[in-house]
Amino acid sequence: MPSKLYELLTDMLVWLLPVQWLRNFIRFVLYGFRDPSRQSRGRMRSELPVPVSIRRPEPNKVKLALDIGGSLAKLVIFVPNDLRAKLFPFTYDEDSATYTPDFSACQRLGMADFREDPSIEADLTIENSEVLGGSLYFAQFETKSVSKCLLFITKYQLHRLTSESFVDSLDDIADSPLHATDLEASEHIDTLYKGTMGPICATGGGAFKFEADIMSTASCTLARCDEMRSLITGLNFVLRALPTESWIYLGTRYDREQPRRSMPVDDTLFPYLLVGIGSGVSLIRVDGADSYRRVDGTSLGGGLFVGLCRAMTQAKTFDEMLDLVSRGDNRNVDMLVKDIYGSGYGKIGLSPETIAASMGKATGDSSEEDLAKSALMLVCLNIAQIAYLNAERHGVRDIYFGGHFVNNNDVAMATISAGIEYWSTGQVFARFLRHEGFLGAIGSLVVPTEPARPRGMTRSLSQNFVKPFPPFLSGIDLLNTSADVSEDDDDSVSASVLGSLRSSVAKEWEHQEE
Ligand SMILES: Nc1ncnc2c1ncn2[C@@H]1O[C@H](COP(=O)(O)OP(=O)(O)O)[C@@H](O)[C@H]1O
Ligand SMILES: CC(C)(COP(=O)(O)O)[C@@H](O)C(=O)NCCC(=O)O
Repeated sequence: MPSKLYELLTDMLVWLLPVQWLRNFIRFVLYGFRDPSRQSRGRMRSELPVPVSIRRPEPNKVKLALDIGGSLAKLVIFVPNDLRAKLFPFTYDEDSATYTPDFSACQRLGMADFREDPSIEADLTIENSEVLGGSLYFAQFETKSVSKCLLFITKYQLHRLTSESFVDSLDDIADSPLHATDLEASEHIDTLYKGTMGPICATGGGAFKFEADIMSTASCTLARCDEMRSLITGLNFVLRALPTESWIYLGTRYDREQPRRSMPVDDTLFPYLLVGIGSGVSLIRVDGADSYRRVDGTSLGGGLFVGLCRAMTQAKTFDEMLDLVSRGDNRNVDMLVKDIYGSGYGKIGLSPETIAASMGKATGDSSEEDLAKSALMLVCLNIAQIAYLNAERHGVRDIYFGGHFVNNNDVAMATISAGIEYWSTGQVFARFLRHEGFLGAIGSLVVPTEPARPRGMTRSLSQNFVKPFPPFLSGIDLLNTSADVSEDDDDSVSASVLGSLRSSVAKEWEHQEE
């Protein structure tokens, strides 16, 4: 090597090494081993694993969890493995190698097998899992008829199964005489189920709004859990406990039949962004099992799609709306770049087919199918764009999309995937989840419970004003909101200093999650 070049290189090393060390030292002081810049780029198995403990539901107890949101009430039932055989007795026929439910035993227990109920999402069921130490069953109901959900609980005596004395009395029940009618059986069971019913875990707005209804119908108490905390706990739980929970869409076409690729999660799970698409949308940056922050939100979510469809089409149910979507072509109602330019606008990277203005060509004669498809796509593309911008802003590369809006909604998943791929120029994949609509309910089941608070506001303002808007935008009178805060809350709200409200809320939120 020529000596001049050698000298130059050694000079550079002498200057660069201390800089590099200093930078590493500062990073270490700031982040320890969890330097986000290392974790968010190029995940390799060789990187330091971030330990996440899987909190299992308590053994030997049936547990119920409710997540009641703006549109849907989600119910999750956990049955521990050792109780399952007692609860769902069967006889095994060796010749045919089949299990037949033991109906007389069921009748003695005064219950039917809830797993057969049409409200149970059979394809999501997890039976006899060793990792979970039990089985998980999932059911959903519309929030506007939340009474159906409560009826389901009482019809199958699920609330009783949470009773602490239940396990002890199970054998007595199985030995007791067969009753002629369900009523007789039920009355007999009444005498056996002593003790207090275990609390039902509850999250979502409905855990506040319907608290009294739930408690009086199921004669139980509620163990309420914050919605954001439940979501994150649920997602961390399913990602760690169920290896095939997460997957990505391959390809970017908006066809129904899309290939999927399962994405097992490795130890470098964090940081990631969860985009929960329910009635509205929450974006939460997650840095660890109990470390997260809601960084953004938008009211343009699943509720908007349903509302637009109700207003523009005859469809009544969500399935009918998706059926319209599957037959629609948004290009008939969306104004495309080529409709404006006659071709693409290559200079700024817009292809002829790019949507220039959603519904920009819609008229009174547009078909319901085309309008529904356009409505779905505009909601999805807007969410994908906000998600990408937040991922960029927070230096996060993994984005999970949850919420019931994407459940079995192929066009939504394909559109979100395409949007993320488009804005990230192929650098980021949208990740989807098998139990996407039940994250909150699962989370409230496994999170350590906190006592129920009086109805109204929670202790922390941040749970209610996580992203304050100027009053004229949100329609909220900030001056009056302090009146809603329960008395033990020391937060004070000053409408005149919106900026300080914003930062104090952000600080409190971060503090609370520590
Ligand atoms: N059967 C259904 N009925 C109503 N909305 C549904 C249904 N299935 C999916 N959705 C969509 O899911 C959204 C609700 O998602 P979810 O995660 O349950 O939110 P929330 O907690 O606000 O109820 C609805 O706004 C709608 O777009
Ligand atoms: C208020 C909510 C957290 C309630 O959750 P949901 O029932 O929609 O699942 C959600 O609707 C939301 O985050 N809305 C967006 C509010 C915003 O603009 O940030």
